[in-house]
Amino acid sequence: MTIVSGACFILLFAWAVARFILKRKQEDIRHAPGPCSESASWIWGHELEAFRGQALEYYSKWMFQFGPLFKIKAALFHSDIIVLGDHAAVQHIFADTTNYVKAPSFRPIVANLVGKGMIWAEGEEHTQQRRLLSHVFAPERLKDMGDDILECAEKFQNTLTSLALSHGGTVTTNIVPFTSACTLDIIGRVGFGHDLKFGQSAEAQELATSWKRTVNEGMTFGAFLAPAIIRVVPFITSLPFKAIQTQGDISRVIGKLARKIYKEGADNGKQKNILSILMKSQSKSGYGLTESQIIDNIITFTFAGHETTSGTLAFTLLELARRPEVQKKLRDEVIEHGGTLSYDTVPKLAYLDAVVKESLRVHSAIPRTERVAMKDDVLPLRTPITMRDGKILTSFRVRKGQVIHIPFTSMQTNPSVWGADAAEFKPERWITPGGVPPTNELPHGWSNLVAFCDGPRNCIGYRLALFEFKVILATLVRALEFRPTDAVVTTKLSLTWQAIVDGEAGIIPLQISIASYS
Ligand code: HEM
Repeated sequence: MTIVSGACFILLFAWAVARFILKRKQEDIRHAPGPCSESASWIWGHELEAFRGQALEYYSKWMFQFGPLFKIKAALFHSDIIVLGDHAAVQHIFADTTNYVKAPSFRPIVANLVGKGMIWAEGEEHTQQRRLLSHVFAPERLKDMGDDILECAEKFQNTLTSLALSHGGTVTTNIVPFTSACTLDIIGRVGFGHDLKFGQSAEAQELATSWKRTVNEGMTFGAFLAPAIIRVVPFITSLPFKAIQTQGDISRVIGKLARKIYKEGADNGKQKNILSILMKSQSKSGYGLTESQIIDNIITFTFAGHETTSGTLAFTLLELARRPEVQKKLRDEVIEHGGTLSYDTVPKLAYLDAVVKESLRVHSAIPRTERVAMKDDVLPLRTPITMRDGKILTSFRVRKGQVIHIPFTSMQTNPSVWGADAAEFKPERWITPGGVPPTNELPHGWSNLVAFCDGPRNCIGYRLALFEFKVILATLVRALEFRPTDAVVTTKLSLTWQAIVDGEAGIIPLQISIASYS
């Protein structure tokens, strides 16, 4: 080595060290508040504790304790995670889909679970798919879906009525398979023109079995471990973990159905639904999607479009069962309304609207999301945070690669914002003056909630979700009465927010009888 090259090497080394120190100094996360390191497991950080608790139990507790921005120790020595509930910062992140993306290392898991459709896509590919499908969910199109939705809701109600009658007027049953069958029927009909026969078709049954296996698998240690390993060593997505394999299983089952639907669509492209729009795009050169992209979007919409609404609906029925006065008030409103439930008439039911908003506040099916910063950035903060070194920050610097968890439900049930009864199901708060905190204290999103996320990647199906949710709920409470059982129902996060009874996911037992007035 010559003297010149040796000097260059030393300079380069010194520059790299100086840059590292400077960057470390710029990391606000170093002094961010959060649960203390001593309480974290040396290998699993705070993540395993949070995973083992009820859905978002720990995030909610920590958010109340440390404020709307805190850090937790990550598993397997990964750098600390920021947990974020500050409205301004969350809005900033969701608005910038270029610089805040879903974790790149998890894309293989998403692809394995629901294929490479809209949930998986990023950048231009996402924009193209989103542009193509956004008008399927426009209000004019939803009006046309009204008859199908009403028919599915009535089939649901008739099934429960027959079941109750065949048991002498009252039956105790797990409501989850029924809510799931109904919302699957709806997405099958309005999305793809395909009849899944209220959970009775072989495809619907195979899908239900696979989903049950998947969500139960999602609560095991393997399901915690696999993503933690993938985050640290992204290239090992082919590891033979059961959790990963089972997630592939649901994609295989829906994939089989998707190919059948695709073939039917190819035979008959007359209907105007998700499928026909995807198929029609194929003929537009340079704009359309490939056959595999279409099939993956059928999988994506089948998955995203039914277990979400189903889960929130099932929890709502449990809340109504536990609160007979709320259930009666809702029933009275629906009966008084009398007329057909359509896209134009459901908004007139104010109490129904309050019940649905409260359900999405407390029981959103997707209670949290994750983003990764693609470049160094500064997050604006609505609420200044006090750092461990005593400094007060009104903005927060994040480094490229920073993992950020955004727990929607913790934000929506934070007692510091919503008051002491924040976690309680109280639809009245939405119709009582001053019952909901002022808009400037709440997030930017549908009804000042983040249940449907926000920004260019918010839930594309939220109008359909709200419409079907209201129609099904109104149809059921009009004819049936729901009461709780002795079962202890807890919650877990496993793909979606799950109800757990005796360690098993997807169980909400309810006592159902014919409503006494009818
Ligand atoms: C109560 C019901 C629903 C809830 C709570 C819900 C919630 C959400 C949330 C929070 C996201 C953002 C996820 C993230 O970025 O991490 C999302 C995205 C999405 N949702 Fe929904 N959803 C519901 C119903 C539906 C329905 C009925 C459909 C379709 C028929 C649907 C289709 C989608 C799709 C395709 C995306 C991805 C959008 C994109 O990345 O651009 N969802 N949903």
